[in-house]
Amino acid sequence: MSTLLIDQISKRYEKKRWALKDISLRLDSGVLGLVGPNGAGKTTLLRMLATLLTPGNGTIYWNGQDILKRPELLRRELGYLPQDFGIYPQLTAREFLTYIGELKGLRGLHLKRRISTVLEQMNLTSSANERLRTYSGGMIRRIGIAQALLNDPHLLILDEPTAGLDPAERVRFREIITSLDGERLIILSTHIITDVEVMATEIALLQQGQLLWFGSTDALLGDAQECVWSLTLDADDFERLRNRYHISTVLRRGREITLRLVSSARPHPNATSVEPTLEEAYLFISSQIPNRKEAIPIK
Ligand SMILES: Nc1ncnc2c1ncn2[C@@H]1O[C@H](COP(=O)(O)OP(=O)(O)OP(=O)(O)O)[C@@H](O)[C@H]1O
Repeated sequence: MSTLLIDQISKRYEKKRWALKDISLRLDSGVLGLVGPNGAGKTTLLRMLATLLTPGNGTIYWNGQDILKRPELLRRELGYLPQDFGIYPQLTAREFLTYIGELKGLRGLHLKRRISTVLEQMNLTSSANERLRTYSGGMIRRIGIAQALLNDPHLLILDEPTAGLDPAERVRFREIITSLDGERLIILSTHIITDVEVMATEIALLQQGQLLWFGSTDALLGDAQECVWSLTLDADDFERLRNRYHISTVLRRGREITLRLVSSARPHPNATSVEPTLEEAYLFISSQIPNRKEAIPIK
């Protein structure tokens, strides 16, 4: 089993703002869903774990080894799909994977076998000899994951892997991730809570560069118990409530409105407590700290 230990890392790109502040996490095998609003620091953290960016403070250990001092120890075992993954449109999928595989130090028959395996895993075998310029957005995403899997990595980092996928591609992608071996650590960032619900064993919430919450998806649901409410009211009452609470769903029938909202206290005498969805639990936890627009200013 592999272990990734993130020890109090911080980063600022500009003098006056933290992009990440004192992040500590211990991760073993499984799938971690990294979620948070735009600018929360997800890509910054993932690029550090992929040894492409150095933290200002703190250390990252992979199986007990400091990867800031010896990045090559992790790189050998790393697969990375960056957010801005680029391809060479004139190459076929097989040529592209051969090129990336050789960059990763794979050779000969072993490389050929790995290419066949990842093409099969990504359901791309039948299009392996077509040029990448003919691929759909979903197929490009799958080629991105295929190249990340080539070296059979123990740490797989996927930055917004489902962005731009249509619903059918997204379902297929979730199946692929859940079918990957349980012995590796997979970290994926996403804005889509359902992705986390289906794929992740643990979830980390980043907000304004800080780790707001970390634990299992069940624990997140547990923390939002008695904090999600269902309520039916008329349009005037709705107008009074809507700016005071985080509303998760609204169903209108004429002037009658049924809604669900998150709140630590009963928001209305007629409100009844309901089981939270993971999205509502996320909304609830995120609403627990003041919503500043920018990363945390340095005092
Ligand atoms: N190269 C850079 N130079 C300056 N500031 C940066 C740079 N990259 C990121 N930032 C800032 O650091 C903070 C964190 O950005 P980051 O891209 O890590 O967030 P994110 O959670 O991945 O966002 P998104 O969901 O939009 O991809 C933001 O305030 C962002 O503006």
